[in-house]
Amino acid sequence: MNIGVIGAGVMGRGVALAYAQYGHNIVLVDKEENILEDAKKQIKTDFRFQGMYGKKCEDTIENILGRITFTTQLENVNKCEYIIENVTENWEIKKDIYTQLNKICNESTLYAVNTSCFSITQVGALMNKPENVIGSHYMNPAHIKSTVEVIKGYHTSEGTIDTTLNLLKSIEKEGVVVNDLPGFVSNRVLMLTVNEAIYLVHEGVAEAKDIDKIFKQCFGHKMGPLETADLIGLDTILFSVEVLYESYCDSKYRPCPLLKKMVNAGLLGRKSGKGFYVYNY
Ligand SMILES: NC(=O)c1ccc[n+]([C@@H]2O[C@H](COP(=O)([O-])OP(=O)(O)OC[C@H]3O[C@@H](n4cnc5c(N)ncnc54)[C@H](O)[C@@H]3O)[C@@H](O)[C@H]2O)c1
Repeated sequence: MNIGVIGAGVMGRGVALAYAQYGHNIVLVDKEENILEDAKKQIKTDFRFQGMYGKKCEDTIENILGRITFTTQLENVNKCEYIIENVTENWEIKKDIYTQLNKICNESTLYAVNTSCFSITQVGALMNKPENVIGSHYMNPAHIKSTVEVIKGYHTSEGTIDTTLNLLKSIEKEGVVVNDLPGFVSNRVLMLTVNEAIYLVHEGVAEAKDIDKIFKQCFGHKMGPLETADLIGLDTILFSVEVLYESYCDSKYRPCPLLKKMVNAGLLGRKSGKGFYVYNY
């Protein structure tokens, strides 16, 4: 299928690799050439190391990259039948993209919103055909993780759900369909846990490594909440907690001041080289 992948950050480049290595043609869009250059380098690295996570592919990276068109022009997705949007978790940015897509794409184009927390129904309301809009919440790293949370908006059609599940099957992923409320299943629970773990550091209850050790060694989790926060990106965590706070008007989602401070200081986790841990690449 011809798939437009918008946003070439942590998620977009993983989604592009996930589909391109199964033969799909990708138009990968971001706003600057240097971001696309970084994405291309990261896709090469991710492909090289995916075997360590049990992911096998017989194809070459040259062939896979040959199926990805890197572009800064959103109009270049006009021939894509399916769009997966992965831009920053910010309503104004997402809204602007969907408003443009409404004009660029066909009536039959389907839109998969890769968001941590925004309501899929709210995104659907921006579109001429809200029945063509669905949530597909890929897990990080998107080319490795086998399961995707698929969110049915108020107007999402059965056809859009079927196409999405079949497309996921074509790249050996399973979609789990849930109904739409901000944060869905995964992030209503995960973001609260991560934010509360940051409060533990903020209040001096324990250090990051000990909090993570408790989750890993006592509960058998593969990663602790603060390692997870660094993997996701602390900016994305903050945006997500803010979306939940505004959506539910519930103080339990108030973002920890330490999270805000770290984001303001540029400590974004793995993507900036430092968060709760230091990463030397
Ligand atoms: N990081 C995670 O673990 C994770 C997991 C699941 C879903 N998500 C969601 O996926 C989306 C992307 O998150 P991310 O972690 O990849 O963020 P990111 O900051 O790594 O990447 C976002 C990308 O969007 C691009 N962008 C911004 N405005 C744009 C525009 N107008 N046109 C084209 N590109 C534009 C940015 O340049 C950036 O490269 C967010 O909605 C996030 O909530 C993130």
